[in-house]
Amino acid sequence: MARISSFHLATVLHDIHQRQRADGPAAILGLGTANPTNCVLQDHFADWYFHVTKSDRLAELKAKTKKICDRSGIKKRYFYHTEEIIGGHPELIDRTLPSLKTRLSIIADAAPNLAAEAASRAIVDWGRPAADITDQIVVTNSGANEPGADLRLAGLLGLRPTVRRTLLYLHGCSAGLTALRIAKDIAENNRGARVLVACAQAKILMFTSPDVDAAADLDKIIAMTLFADGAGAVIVGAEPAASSSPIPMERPIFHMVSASQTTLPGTEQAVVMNLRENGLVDSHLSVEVPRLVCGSLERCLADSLAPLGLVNASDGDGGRNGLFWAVHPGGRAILDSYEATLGLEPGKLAASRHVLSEYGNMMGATVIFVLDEIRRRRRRRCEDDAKEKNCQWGVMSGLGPGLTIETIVLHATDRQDEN
Ligand SMILES: CC(C)(COP(=O)(O)OP(=O)(O)OC[C@H]1O[C@@H](n2cnc3c(N)ncnc32)[C@H](O)[C@@H]1OP(=O)(O)O)[C@@H](O)C(=O)NCCC(=O)NCCSC(=O)CC(=O)O
Repeated sequence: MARISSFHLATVLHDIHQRQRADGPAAILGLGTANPTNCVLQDHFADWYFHVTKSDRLAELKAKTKKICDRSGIKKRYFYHTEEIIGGHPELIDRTLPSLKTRLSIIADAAPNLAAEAASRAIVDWGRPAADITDQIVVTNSGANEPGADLRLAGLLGLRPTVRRTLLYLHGCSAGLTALRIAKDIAENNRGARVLVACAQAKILMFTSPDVDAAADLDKIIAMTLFADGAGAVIVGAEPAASSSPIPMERPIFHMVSASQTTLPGTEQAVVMNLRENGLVDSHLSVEVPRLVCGSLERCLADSLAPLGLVNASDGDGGRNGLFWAVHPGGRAILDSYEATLGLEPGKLAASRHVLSEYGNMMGATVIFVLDEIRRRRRRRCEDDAKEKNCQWGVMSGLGPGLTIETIVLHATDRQDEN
């Protein structure tokens, strides 16, 4: 190969770089969700939980669990684990016994199977064959195996052996947004890339029996009353194929405008998940989380939105009610904090509250359910939704260990309004 001058080298490298990059922003091109079949109504949860963990003698704690369920904003949740699975493995409810091996072997199937169901729906929604996927990001708090859920999922979907795989374990609830942020970068920096993001949550890893000393350990009960199982998947790509293209036409649902992450100083111990011999039960969820969110949310959003010039900061509400909101419903009190801190009108978090109510907190997968619900609401011909449909620009926001706030600014396309 001929030697080139340093002046030309810079031009050549720049040209190669430009040719590799896509022209235009990444977009969500398909969406799908899935849940396991075991559905437990929140009104019955305390009875079910204390029964399957053989803890009915803890009457006071059971009453408190009922009270927390009543205040949770949740109607029902789905679990991969059933009374039969728990009954067949006494180590899952005996805190003195090691149970990590049992838990990992149960979720080795659960996480990829749930992810595959959601991903298959996202691929149908996208309209192109699975073999056109170039990159795959799998996110799960349910696993610690290698080869892991990513390889199993690639096999279940029949992806090409050249697919570039990324696997994120134990990222907590912000993981759905983390994966979407990475997918956006991959799609925008690799022309033609089509990225499958699949988030699957099976909480058997953190399922635990109530502790006799649970008064000092109430956050474990809170985790039992909030978290649930489910999977969400999206296809992300830039430069969607047009109708004139030889490949099937692609129709963006949301453009991904910008993505950012903020870590809140001094909050490292607020949400903690450590894998131990008896699962993810060495965890902590601070009662302070809703308040800590309040303290930092405004600054964090201003940092994300101001450079884009999309909202008029001089509006009384900072332009925030002119946006649509896809907030990870970490808990009812978290959504209340967002609403109060940002001065959001009632109904702005309706999609998040609906998902919390129908499914609970499925960690990283939840925010994909929220996006799907926003799309459903934008499609409905209902007067209540008319004002919301006028909001073209929106914010996805999710909270995770760190404490970390992930933010993605979105633009909703017309595809939402089709029937
Ligand atoms: C759990 C709730 C539904 C309870 O509703 P209310 O707060 O309105 O009800 P309440 O005030 O009567 O509280 C009921 C009892 O629970 C206690 N309580 C509440 N939160 C607690 C916590 N984190 N740890 C220990 N105790 C807690 C209260 O002190 C009270 O105890 P007493 O009766 O003794 O006074 C709500 O607080 C909530 O949604 N909290 C947010 C949960 C959260 O942090 N989610 C983030 C998940 S993490 C996430 O999404 C990110 C990630 O994991 O990565």
